[in-house]
Amino acid sequence: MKFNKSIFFKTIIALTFIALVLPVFLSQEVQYVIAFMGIFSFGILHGSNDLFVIEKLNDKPKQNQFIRSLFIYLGVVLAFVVVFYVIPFIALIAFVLISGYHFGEQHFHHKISNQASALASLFYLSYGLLVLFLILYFNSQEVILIIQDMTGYLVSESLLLYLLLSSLLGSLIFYVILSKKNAALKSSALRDVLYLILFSGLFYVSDVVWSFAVYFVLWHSLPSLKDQVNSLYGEFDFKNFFKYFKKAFPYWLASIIGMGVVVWLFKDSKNFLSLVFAFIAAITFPHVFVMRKLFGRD
Ligand SMILES: CC1=C(/C=C/C(C)=C/C=C/C(C)=C/C=C/C=C(C)/C=C/C=C(C)/C=C/C2=C(C)CCCC2(C)C)C(C)(C)CCC1
Repeated sequence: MKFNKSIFFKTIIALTFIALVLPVFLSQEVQYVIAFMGIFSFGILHGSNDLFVIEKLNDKPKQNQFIRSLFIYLGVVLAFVVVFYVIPFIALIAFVLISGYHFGEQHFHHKISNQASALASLFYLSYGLLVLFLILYFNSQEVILIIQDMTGYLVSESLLLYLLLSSLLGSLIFYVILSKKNAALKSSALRDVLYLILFSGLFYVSDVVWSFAVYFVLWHSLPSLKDQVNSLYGEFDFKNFFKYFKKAFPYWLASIIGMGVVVWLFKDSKNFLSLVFAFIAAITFPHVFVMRKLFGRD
């Protein structure tokens, strides 16, 4: 079965509305189970085929290219783990910045013609940070505790608010400049404002885990999976998704086992949520570079 682009996004919007009202009916435990199932399945899966994406992007693959990419990928993950261990606050800032860029790029890459321009990068960064700081600010009490557990630093609610307002301002400025040359961006203005209102409502009524999971799975991972399947196999349908899943499965499983080991090793000294975010942070870095290469090519 083929997925038409508009049905795909209509389904995501409908699921977001359902996610907005579900917290009223579900206990926090049930919400956690659904949220982590989403993060550990589609969320982790959307990065699990990175090595094949790199392979596909290389015009002239060198000998042993796959093994080289595997070692570089693992090296970046391990380097981030070391940085996180030694200077956790700096590592967290880097993680938030790179995540902001990555979320913004996923949301807008198909509406901007010059992917390599600095303005496009600044716009992706400020829009992604805007969404992230909406999550962080509307759930500030939980977020402050998680950041303290991860880094030892106590950030204030007013800092989260300043960062939210700065990213809003940045998004507006870069949006106005870029929309002059990108008609698709200009014509989606109203839709994008409505999405932001929908996200704000969702993040306001939900806790941090539900807010993050709904955005990360529905608005980031599923569209990214669709883009990757399109780029690897030419079309996004069940058959090609299954091919993607089969190739990605060993890496997905390795990450789930890796996360299990991290949680088990540090279970007595760290909170579960901090460990999950720290693990996601480590695998985020190489993934963001692979996706940047993919979108640059599209
Ligand atoms: C291939 C490969 C592999 C795999 C990989 C993977 C699986 C990947 C994935 C990837 C991914 C899966 C990515 C993701 C991304 C994500 C993101 C980007 C996120 C972000 C987030 C944030 C930023 C957060 C924030 C916060 C909150 C929300 C609350 C609290 C506080 C904080 C701040 C933490 C391995 C390693 C096995 C091996 C080698 C090869």
